[in-house]
Amino acid sequence: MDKLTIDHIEKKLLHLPDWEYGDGAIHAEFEFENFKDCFSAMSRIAFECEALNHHPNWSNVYNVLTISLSTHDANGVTEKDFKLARAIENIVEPDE
Ligand SMILES: C[C@H](O)[C@H](O)[C@H]1CNC2=NC(N)=NC(=O)C2=N1
Repeated sequence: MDKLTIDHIEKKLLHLPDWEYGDGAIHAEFEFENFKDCFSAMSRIAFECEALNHHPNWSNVYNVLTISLSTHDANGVTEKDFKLARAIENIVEPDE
């Protein structure tokens, strides 16, 4: 899949206000009530990653989940990252 240009990425990010571009990836940080809610969201995201065969770089500290998405094969950001970012938004912020 083709790597997107920075202009294209910034345009697509207008629809994903929790996300920003930097260092060849898109990044977001989500805060939950507690560890249980955070880890529950991570489990749901993990199933989505398997379904899409696309996987995040992420870390968790108690109730905070930090996610970076890039496509290793393309050495940058592709449509696959946006597809996963939208799926993550639907899990984490279902009403928005
Ligand atoms: C073999 C398999 O399709 C690849 O390794 C997939 C798996 N998950 C992946 N995830 C991400 N973020 N980037 C990839 O290039 C990628 N490649």
